[in-house]
Amino acid sequence: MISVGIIGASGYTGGELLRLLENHREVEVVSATSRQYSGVPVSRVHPHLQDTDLKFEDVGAGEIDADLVFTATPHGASMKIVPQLIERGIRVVDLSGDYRFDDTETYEEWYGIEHESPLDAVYGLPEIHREEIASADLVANPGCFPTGAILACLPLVYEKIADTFIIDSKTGVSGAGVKPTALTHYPHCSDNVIPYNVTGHRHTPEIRQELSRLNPVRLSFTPHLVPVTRGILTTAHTFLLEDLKQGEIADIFRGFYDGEPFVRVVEGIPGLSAVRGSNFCHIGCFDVDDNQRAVIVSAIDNLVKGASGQAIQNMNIMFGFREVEGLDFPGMYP
Ligand SMILES: NC(=O)C1=CN([C@@H]2O[C@H](COP(=O)(O)OP(=O)(O)OC[C@H]3O[C@@H](n4cnc5c(N)ncnc54)[C@H](OP(=O)(O)O)[C@@H]3O)[C@@H](O)[C@H]2O)C=CC1
Ligand SMILES: CC(=O)N[C@@H](CCC(=O)OP(=O)(O)O)C(=O)O
Repeated sequence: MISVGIIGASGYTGGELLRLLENHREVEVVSATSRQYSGVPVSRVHPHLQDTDLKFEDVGAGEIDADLVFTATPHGASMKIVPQLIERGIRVVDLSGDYRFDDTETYEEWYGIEHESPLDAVYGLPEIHREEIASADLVANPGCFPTGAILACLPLVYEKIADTFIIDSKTGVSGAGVKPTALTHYPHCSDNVIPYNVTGHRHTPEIRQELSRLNPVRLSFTPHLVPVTRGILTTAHTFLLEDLKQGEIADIFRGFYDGEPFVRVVEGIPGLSAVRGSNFCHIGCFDVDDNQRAVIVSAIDNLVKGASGQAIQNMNIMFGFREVEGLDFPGMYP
């Protein structure tokens, strides 16, 4: 049994960590922080969590005693919190973008802020970095779009069958966090599909970094906001470097992800509702046209495999628990 703290527990990914950890047999949540709800019962802010006695507390990184802390805080905030935890010997899974990049320059260029505390971290996509995650003190949990996009393209890159991708993703509104904005205001985003940051989204270099670990990859990434609460559906297009049929591509994906506990190669086209609430990534389609354009589709829940579920998967790997502990249940279709 380990003790766990959650900094930023009043937000959406913090709430999802609390929900998922209720069924984790190796973890006790000892601290859930919030500055605005200090002293308020967790169940008041997260109404689905009625069986916890936890109250939010406004404590900083210097006061939390735990074996591991999840920092479910915005980018820019995590870099002020994580170093103190690491100095105190507490292992950390950070859900923000602050520690995802190999080099500080790329972070500063795409996030537009100075990084005041770079640290060594392991990029927390278990399908690529499982061994390094196991011994890491700081795991940088991947972004939600990068999780779906990287998993949709990775087998083709590793098998040297493709090196250029056009990636088009549709995201649910919970990806924007608990605070409403003009983009996420109901009259604006309901009955609507809204492309945003069409060539400049900060997840572009993150996807490129991880897909280019073996061979350099060129890509374009465009997110769209759609009126659903949870989920990211990614459609990745590529012109294959080899003449392959749909069934052959599907076999490559099945072989590549064989044994992966949370990736499923599915018949037909994946849908958001099949993964909702779960840590699964469904991948499918694999259609190829006369020009050797292949289309791969992936579906994840942005708050689970795209954030808190993957963070728990990483914690399980770090502490030698069963990788699926607390996460081995299917989605909520329909
Ligand atoms: N939503 C998603 O689908 C995904 C989110 N992420 C990333 O995970 C992180 C959390 O996201 P999400 O839960 O959506 O965000 P939210 O905005 O919903 O929640 C973040 C919480 O962090 C707390 N917080 C904000 N600033 C600070 C600070 N300076 N110090 C301490 N606590 C702070 C706030 O609580 P309070 O004000 O009460 O203290 C807030 O409720 C972000 O970095 C986000 O980019 C990653 C993948 C997917
Ligand atoms: C709908 C919506 O706004 N989505 C967010 C997803 C960001 C996210 O959650 O990822 P990071 O941890 O990298 O910030 C966005 O596009 O910025």
